[in-house]
Amino acid sequence: MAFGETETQPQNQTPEVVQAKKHDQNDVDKVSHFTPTICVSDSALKFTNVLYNLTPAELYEHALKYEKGSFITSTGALATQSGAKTGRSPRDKRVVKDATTQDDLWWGKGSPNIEMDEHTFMINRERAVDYLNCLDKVFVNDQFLNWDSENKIKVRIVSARAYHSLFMHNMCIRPTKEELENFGTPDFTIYNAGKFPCNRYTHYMTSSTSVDLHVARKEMVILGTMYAGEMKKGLFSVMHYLMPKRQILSLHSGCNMGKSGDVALFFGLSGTGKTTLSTDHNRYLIGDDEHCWSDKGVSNIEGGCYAKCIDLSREKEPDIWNAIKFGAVLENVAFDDHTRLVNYADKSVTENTRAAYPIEFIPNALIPCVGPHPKNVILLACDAFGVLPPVSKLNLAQTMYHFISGYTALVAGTEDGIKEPTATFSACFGAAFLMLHPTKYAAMLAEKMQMHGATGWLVNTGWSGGSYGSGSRIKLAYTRKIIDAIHSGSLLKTEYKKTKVFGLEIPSEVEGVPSEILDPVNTWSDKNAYNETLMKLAGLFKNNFETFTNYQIGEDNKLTEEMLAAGPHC
Ligand SMILES: Nc1ncnc2c1ncn2[C@@H]1O[C@H](COP(=O)(O)OP(=O)(O)O)[C@@H](O)[C@H]1O
Ligand SMILES: C=C(OP(=O)(O)O)C(=O)O
Ligand SMILES: [Ca+2]
Ligand SMILES: [Mn+2]
Repeated sequence: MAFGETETQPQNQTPEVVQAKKHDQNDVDKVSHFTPTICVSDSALKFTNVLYNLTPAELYEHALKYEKGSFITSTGALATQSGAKTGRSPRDKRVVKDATTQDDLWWGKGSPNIEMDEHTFMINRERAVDYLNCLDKVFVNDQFLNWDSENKIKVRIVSARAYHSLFMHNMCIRPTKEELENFGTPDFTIYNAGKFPCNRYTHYMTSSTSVDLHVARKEMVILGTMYAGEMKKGLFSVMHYLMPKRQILSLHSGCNMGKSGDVALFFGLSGTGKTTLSTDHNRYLIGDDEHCWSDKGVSNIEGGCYAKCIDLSREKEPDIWNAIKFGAVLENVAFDDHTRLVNYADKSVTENTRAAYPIEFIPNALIPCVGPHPKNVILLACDAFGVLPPVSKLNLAQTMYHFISGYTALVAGTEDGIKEPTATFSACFGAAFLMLHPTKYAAMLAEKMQMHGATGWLVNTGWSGGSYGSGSRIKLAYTRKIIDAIHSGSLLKTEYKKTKVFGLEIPSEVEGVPSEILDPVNTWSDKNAYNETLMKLAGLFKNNFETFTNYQIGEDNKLTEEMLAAGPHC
């Protein structure tokens, strides 16, 4: 049977999969296959060679043999190129608006869900499926999402490249042999046509890239991009729909647990430190990026981590460094032709170089990746304006205000000299992946934090001593000390003072961190510039929050009022 047949069979019926045979030198490409049957689209009649849940070793062989730009690095990782796209394409993401989604989903201003109709989805779907069926072989991964065994989601990923299959092997939860034999019908399927573009004459298409989600069909189609993160984050969007329906909160956060069972969540936009700070030698890693918070506690959605590797150093991030070994996928990095030593400082392909590795490559990963209810909720912002304190303690209303704001400010192009930092506000620290209105997730978070007595913190992993250009990024070692003091509870015991404008509670001391940096005003030589920058940022926060002032958070009007008052005053 070919892929993507629907009319003659129930949706998502499991194809007949013939398991891998014993190794035969002349038969490496034919380890498993689907049995062809009559179907509707004549192009789908073609017999396709399906490479089903191959192992890393087999995927390495396919990548090295057939995929240009694939190499083994000196530490054994598979270095590969994602092509023209080296990051996600949020403006090319579409969601089918139909009876299932029109009332439920977040549409309109600020929403990542750009609508598309069913017919257009089917055109793109057929385009992807036809392309995949025309290939000599396709890769199929059957895997799981969510370590919470009662809320596990079965996913199937159909892709054109060994790189994509290995990436998902690492990023999703890997089934055991028995689980695979009894896999049954997937709950969700991705058809990833990779480099094959959408047709620009198709309605709604604005470029050659299209990432299309159909909730009712439980399908996603990817055309015109080989950036692998698109699959990982596409499934995250799906979880942001499915989990809240079960009263489970989905979170764009890292998560780890101390030896005494204290769990911390790390929220933050890309590049703010979720992966770096959740990977902590003194604590158990639950996950670096996507979690669920249910009545039972937290669970990782994924089976692997996806670390940024720009300027990666063995000294500062030994666990991530050591995870980049045989089995890990290294995207878009540069390396020496002969020694195959990776140069992590090289940005020639992109600044967004990445490593994807199974979570058990981190020595203190907690398997299964589940933990009790969080004790600390840490909001990470990389403030390139340099005015937010390195750490502040938040009350519940402030936590909600900053969670909904989802602020960070990174510097756009670090190579071309000094540039203005640009503020980004992304609701729930991950608007790009939200399916429902941000206030739905915020209400769930407030309820859970209240019920379990979690403390909120705002940690600035960005600039100190001035904005980008005059100040410098807070040392990772200091941020780690701050995080240690949060985990240990010592930061609850120190004295606090309230800042002007943002009304943030800042501690007078943190062990291992110079006290003068705790109030950013001390670190700026030009106090007028500090005040101006502070007011400017406060204005940006107020402006952004206007969209949310008409919404209530949960049943409690009191919290909504407190939250509206919890922002900056200027
Ligand atoms: N003070 C700091 N705190 C956290 N990360 C820092 C700090 N200074 C520099 N960094 C760097 O910033 C990047 C954070 O990226 P990452 O942890 O991958 O973010 P995320 O997982 O949130 O996308 C890493 O490359 C890290 O080395
Ligand atoms: C993979 C991604 O996540 P992050 O940068 O948060 O690690 C992404 O946003 O594409
Ligand atoms: Ca990350
Ligand atoms: Mn992330």
